[in-house]
Amino acid sequence: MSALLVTGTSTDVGKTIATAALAAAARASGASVAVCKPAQTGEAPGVGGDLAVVQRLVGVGPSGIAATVELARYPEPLAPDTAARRAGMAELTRTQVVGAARQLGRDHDLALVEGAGGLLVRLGADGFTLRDVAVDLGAPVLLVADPALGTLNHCALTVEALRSAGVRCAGIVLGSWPDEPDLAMRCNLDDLPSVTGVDLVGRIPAGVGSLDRARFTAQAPGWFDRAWLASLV
Ligand SMILES: Nc1ncnc2c1ncn2[C@@H]1O[C@H](COP(=O)(O)OP(=O)(O)OP(=O)(O)O)[C@@H](O)[C@H]1O
Ligand SMILES: C[C@H](N)[C@H](N)CCCCCC(=O)O
Ligand SMILES: [Mg+2]
Repeated sequence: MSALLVTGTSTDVGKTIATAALAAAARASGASVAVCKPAQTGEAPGVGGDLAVVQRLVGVGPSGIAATVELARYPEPLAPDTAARRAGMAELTRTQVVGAARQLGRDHDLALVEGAGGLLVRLGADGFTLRDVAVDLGAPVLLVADPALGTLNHCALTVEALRSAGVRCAGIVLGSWPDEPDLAMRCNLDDLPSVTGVDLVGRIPAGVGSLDRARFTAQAPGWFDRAWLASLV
């Protein structure tokens, strides 16, 4: 009965694939899982988007995700507040997002809430962010990071932004881990926990977004630290 917010060091780092993997891993342990994408941008109405990816990889229903909720969708691939303004559409409100996440957290063992882009991207009215949602819910935030050179700073900045608001970072997940990691990536396995003070709790292998559902759901639990996963649900 809890919410876990999912942010990234930026857009395109693998938040959605990591969210799908975590949903599959939680399902494998018998938990009921819901996934919420408050603000989808850059997709036409009713077509594609992050929840469609999660549904494709994990499935919806008795053996899959119990519920998926998208609160707003804007046409242009921009930050949600900008995309809403340019489209002349209603902006999301902090109350809407917090209310939806809280209800999903009540109704399911685990409610995963994926932001848009990085932590401080403005999701809607008055420039509220996923960090504000975490504060209101008292929920932790999982950070999905690029494994490559440059990520130490991005992760440290994000973790510092969370700490300054009294929000716990639940862990760092590497969004796309190559078969042959380079020197910086290999060093980051130790440097990321040391620099941020946050545990590395998962590594999503590169390419798994193309797996079929059976393989994705079978392999997903192995991409996370077992003890951390058990602590979630
Ligand atoms: N582990 C992976 N292996 C291969 N491709 C991946 C992996 N993770 C992500 N990708 C690909 O990288 C792209 C971005 O991934 P994803 O959509 O998960 O990013 P995101 O952080 O959720 O972006 P957004 O901010 O738009 O929500 C997608 O095309 C996705 O298929
Ligand atoms: C369009 C993209 N896929 C995301 N949905 C939105 C990313 C907003 C990033 C804003 C920024 O940090 O510059
Ligand atoms: Mg995404």
